[in-house]
Amino acid sequence: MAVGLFGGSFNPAHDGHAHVAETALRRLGLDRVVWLVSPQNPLKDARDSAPLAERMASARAAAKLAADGRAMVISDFETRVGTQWTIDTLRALTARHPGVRFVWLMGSDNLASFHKWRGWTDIMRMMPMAVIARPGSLHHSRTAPAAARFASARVPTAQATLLAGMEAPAWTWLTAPLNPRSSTALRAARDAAAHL
Ligand SMILES: Nc1ncnc2c1ncn2[C@@H]1O[C@H](COP(=O)(O)OP(=O)(O)OP(=O)(O)O)[C@@H](O)[C@H]1O
Ligand SMILES: O=C(O)c1ccc[n+]([C@@H]2O[C@H](COP(=O)([O-])O)[C@@H](O)[C@H]2O)c1
Repeated sequence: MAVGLFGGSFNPAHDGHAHVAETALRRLGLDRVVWLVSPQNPLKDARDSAPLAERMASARAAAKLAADGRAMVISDFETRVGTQWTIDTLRALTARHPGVRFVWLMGSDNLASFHKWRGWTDIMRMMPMAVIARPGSLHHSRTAPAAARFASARVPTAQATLLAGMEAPAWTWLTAPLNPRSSTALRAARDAAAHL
């Protein structure tokens, strides 16, 4: 079984997330995409975060926007096992599910700052990764330290269906079509509406 791991704050979730999950499911030939709703992104300000239950509900609603909603699983795994750093989460998941072929999924904005994540080179060596293009971050992600450091492990997009079966490090780009949605913009619109 091949499973995409899609970590996020989902504060709130939106159709951009459904786009990422659906694109990865289809282009990588995955059986499931697990939306790992983060207790708290360690690099973000906790004061901006809605409660986990609210973000889980939001992720459930957004996952229904994906064409194959039945392949989407919304999970509070990190809260249940008490992990916050992705490296710890992936160690816990791979230890519990040795037979599953996992792929880490993220938008290209996160590739641009991936070298700031705890144990990022170990994450690259732990499981294959797919980066889904996001407007506003295309240049920065292509020139990112992580892209340069693992340039030789890059798999051509045309071979994306093979990625889940590959030994890490292995990563690929999933490009087009772009989805411009962001949680920051949705929170700003909601706050503006509240002050009308
Ligand atoms: N429109 C999008 N296109 C591609 N990737 C996206 C898009 N929106 C979110 N992502 C990716 O989804 C994952 C979870 O993102 P997150 O929940 O932080 O949403 P966000 O819109 O980036 O939130 P915020 O604006 O609060 O930072 C990240 O890997 C992010 O790169
Ligand atoms: O482990 C880290 O150092 C780390 C740093 C920043 C983000 N992450 C993870 O990246 C995923 C996307 O985060 P976000 O806030 O951009 O949705 C989510 O699973 C976070 O826990 C992880």
